[in-house]
Amino acid sequence: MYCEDTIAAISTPVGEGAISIVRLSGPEAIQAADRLFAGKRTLSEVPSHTMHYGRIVDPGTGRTIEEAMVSVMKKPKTFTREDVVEINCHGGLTSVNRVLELVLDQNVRLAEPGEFTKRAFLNGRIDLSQAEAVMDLIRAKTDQAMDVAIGQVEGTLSRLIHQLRQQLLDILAAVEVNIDYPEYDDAEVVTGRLLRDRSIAVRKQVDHVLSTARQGKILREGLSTAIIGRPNVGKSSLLNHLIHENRAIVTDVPGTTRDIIEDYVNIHGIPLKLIDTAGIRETEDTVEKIGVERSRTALKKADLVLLLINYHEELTEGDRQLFTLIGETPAIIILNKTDLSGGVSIDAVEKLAAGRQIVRISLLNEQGIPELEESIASLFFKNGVTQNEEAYVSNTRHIALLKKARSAISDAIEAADQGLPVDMAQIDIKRTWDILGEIVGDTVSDSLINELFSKFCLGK
Ligand SMILES: Nc1nc2c(c(=O)[nH]1)N(C=O)[C@@H](CNc1ccc(C(=O)N[C@@H](CCC(=O)O)C(=O)O)cc1)CN2
Ligand SMILES: Nc1nc2c(ncn2[C@@H]2O[C@H](COP(=O)(O)OP(=O)(O)OP(=O)(O)O)[C@@H](O)[C@H]2O)c(=O)[nH]1
Ligand SMILES: [Mg+2]
Repeated sequence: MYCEDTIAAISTPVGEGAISIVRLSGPEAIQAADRLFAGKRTLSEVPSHTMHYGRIVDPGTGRTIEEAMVSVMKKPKTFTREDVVEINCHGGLTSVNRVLELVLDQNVRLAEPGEFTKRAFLNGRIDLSQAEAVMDLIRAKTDQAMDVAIGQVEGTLSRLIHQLRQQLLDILAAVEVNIDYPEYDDAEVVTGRLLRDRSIAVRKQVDHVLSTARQGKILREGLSTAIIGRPNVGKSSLLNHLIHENRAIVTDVPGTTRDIIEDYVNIHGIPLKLIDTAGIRETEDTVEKIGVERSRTALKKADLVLLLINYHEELTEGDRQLFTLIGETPAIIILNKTDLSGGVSIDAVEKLAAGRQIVRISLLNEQGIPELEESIASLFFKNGVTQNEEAYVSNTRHIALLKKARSAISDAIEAADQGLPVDMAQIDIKRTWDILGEIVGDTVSDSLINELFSKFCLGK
């Protein structure tokens, strides 16, 4: 076992609730709890993984301070792989804090943020990527993000990384054998080719998992979605409809929205960060001008653009400019106000849309909104997210390391291509192995480990 101290923390959210849990972990967890526990049996004698009713008594004064249910879990089959005790108290801040204070008087110290999970990692129950996924699980905003995180807690990404590292070791071993026992005169050439082919196979798998990164990032952070369009086309009305709330001010005065308004909404499991912007036009109004500038900035940062066009009016020069402005960003063209007579040239819009989806809606009559939501979802997840057991990568640290590994293995491939001595490529392959090891925490520094875990919640 790696850790000596016994630690404790409140593992439930701070605030009022039905039950709050003080969790202890470490060699003295059971004895410490026993000193405070008054029940039918002493905790050190109960079977592991059982729960017991009793009172929590201040050993100093003999006064009962809580009525509790206490779980006893003996190592190694526990969350931390150490002895774990969980004291289930009545909800509310005072009681659980008093219990924690008493626990901390029993030669137990307060856990650092993430320290329970860190111990699970240090004691080998989970690897680093799984520990990070525990954190993602807590922060997941949608069902899909949750599924990805659960998959990683269960080790889908870890398994892939371990397989890739094994393949790299196999390459190194094969190369060694060929070098030590050259059966042919052209051993060097044969070895170079083997190394190259197998490295390419590894790179292909790295590329594949990296290709899931975009979806992963969207699931984690939400899709930054800018609603843009000329003044008065109905941008704020659209925001309000999508979030089912009258958040943004809607009037018939063009130039109503001056500042950026943001809100989160969940569309078919995809978290969108909707950004309502000021209608983009040339203006002399100082405030509106700033708003328009902000719209342009939001547009640049957007993952998705919802471009609104007024169905009732002819296309203006302003509309045309917006199509140029969105550039390569994924976009959906929305014709709004279809309750009014058609004034826009559909042909012209189709030409400008250049293959992008065009959706007709009337926010006044509440028509076309489900179809719009469908388009948004299909644009990003054509086949759904969680249909398979595939490894997804969504963590920025993991993505950066995978890119670094890709570049290292590419160096090996290039060296082989150029016919350089095999030991050059061997170094690159070893380096790739190291980099991938950082993802699962095999080849990672203590300071990085401390930094990663310190970002966790207290009590996790
Ligand atoms: N009360 C309580 N609920 C909780 C947690 C907890 O710590 N306490 N968890 C905290 O996040 C989550 C559950 N996660 C856990 C993960 C592994 C083990 C565990 O004991 N694993 C052992 C043995 C498993 C077994 O019996 O088969 C192991 O992997 O060796 C426990 C909880 C969510 N719910
Ligand atoms: N007839 C009709 N009117 C609509 C529709 N959608 C919005 N409007 C009206 O159009 C006007 C402008 O709507 P807003 O949502 O404020 O437009 P905006 O694009 O946010 O405008 P700015 O903030 O000024 O850029 C309001 O009077 C809305 O009621 C629609 O589908 N049909
Ligand atoms: Mg507006």
